[in-house]
Amino acid sequence: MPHRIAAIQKLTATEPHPERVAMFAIAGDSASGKTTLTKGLVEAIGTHRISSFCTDDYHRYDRKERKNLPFTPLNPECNYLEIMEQHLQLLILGQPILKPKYHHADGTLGRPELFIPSEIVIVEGLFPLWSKLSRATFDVTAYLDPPETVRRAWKIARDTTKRGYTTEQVLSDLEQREPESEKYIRPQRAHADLVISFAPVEGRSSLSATILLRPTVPQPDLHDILTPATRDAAHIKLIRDQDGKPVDALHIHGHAPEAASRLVEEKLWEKIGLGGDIPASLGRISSTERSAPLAIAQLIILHHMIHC
Ligand SMILES: Nc1ncnc2c1ncn2[C@@H]1O[C@H](COP(=O)(O)OP(=O)(O)OP(=O)(O)O)[C@@H](O)[C@H]1O
Ligand SMILES: O=C(CO)[C@H](O)[C@H](O)COP(=O)(O)O
Repeated sequence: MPHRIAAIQKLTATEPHPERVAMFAIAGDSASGKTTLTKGLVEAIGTHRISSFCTDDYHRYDRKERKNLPFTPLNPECNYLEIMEQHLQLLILGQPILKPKYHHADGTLGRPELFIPSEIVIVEGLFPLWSKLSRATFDVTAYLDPPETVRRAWKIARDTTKRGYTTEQVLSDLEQREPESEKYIRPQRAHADLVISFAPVEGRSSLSATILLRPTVPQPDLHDILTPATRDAAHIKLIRDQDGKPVDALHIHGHAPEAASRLVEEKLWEKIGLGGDIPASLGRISSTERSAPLAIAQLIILHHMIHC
């Protein structure tokens, strides 16, 4: 047996292509904004450099089958997480995977899809930071953490227009999911290098963003960006994290004058060093809505992706 393993290792020892895959996780509960954030990044840099997929593809059961089961998609038992872990290990080595496929539009499982990693891979979904093994495959990790009121509103609007649910069904689903969200999804927050929360500040309807820049990875140096000229758009302060440890919190105002937010975006884009203009996809929520705090959060992530 050992000689067979050695023979296989010799036969499969090819140079990985691309040479090094930078792996990023974007975790969070349903409708916390993971796909919106990821889509803007992929479009900004292009699929030749960034590829992404969603861990919802590892659902074990389709929507119809789930109706008769005692758990929700937020339960590990409802997902092939061991296969997800195997795939993450292959991707980090630059190897292709044949990934399952889940269709949100109608809740069905589709044909498997070939996924060939590009130089940067984003894995977004409910479970990327689920286990020690899955976490070990990522260079940088983020957790999206909007307040429940915001997430519920986003989920109702999205699921009733794009996933075929009624408002009553979404509300009942949210209630059923709560214990599993607490047990399996929210603990992943503790394992993220960046914790991003889009939320309104008191008395304002626009959404601001707060990004915890945890010292678990080198964070971008922002001292030349957060100057008096950008004070109305963003500032940083030291706060206490959930575990009581001090952490830098970057606050990006949703109600800032456009010129000040734009300056932060331009300075970050320059620091990233890709040249050209800031891609129009950054900050895009829909074909008619743009959010400067979202664009700035995406630029912070992009800085990690290009410089990790
Ligand atoms: N930063 C944002 N600002 C305003 N609205 C947002 C933002 N991010 C997402 N949304 C809204 O929330 C909805 C849900 O977001 P999205 O589909 O990205 O969540 P998700 O975390 O990928 O969800 P799921 O895990 O259920 O697929 C979107 O349709 C969009 O309208
Ligand atoms: O928690 C979710 C993450 O997107 C979804 O609700 C889950 O993937 C099941 O999908 P759907 O009911 O939309 O088909």
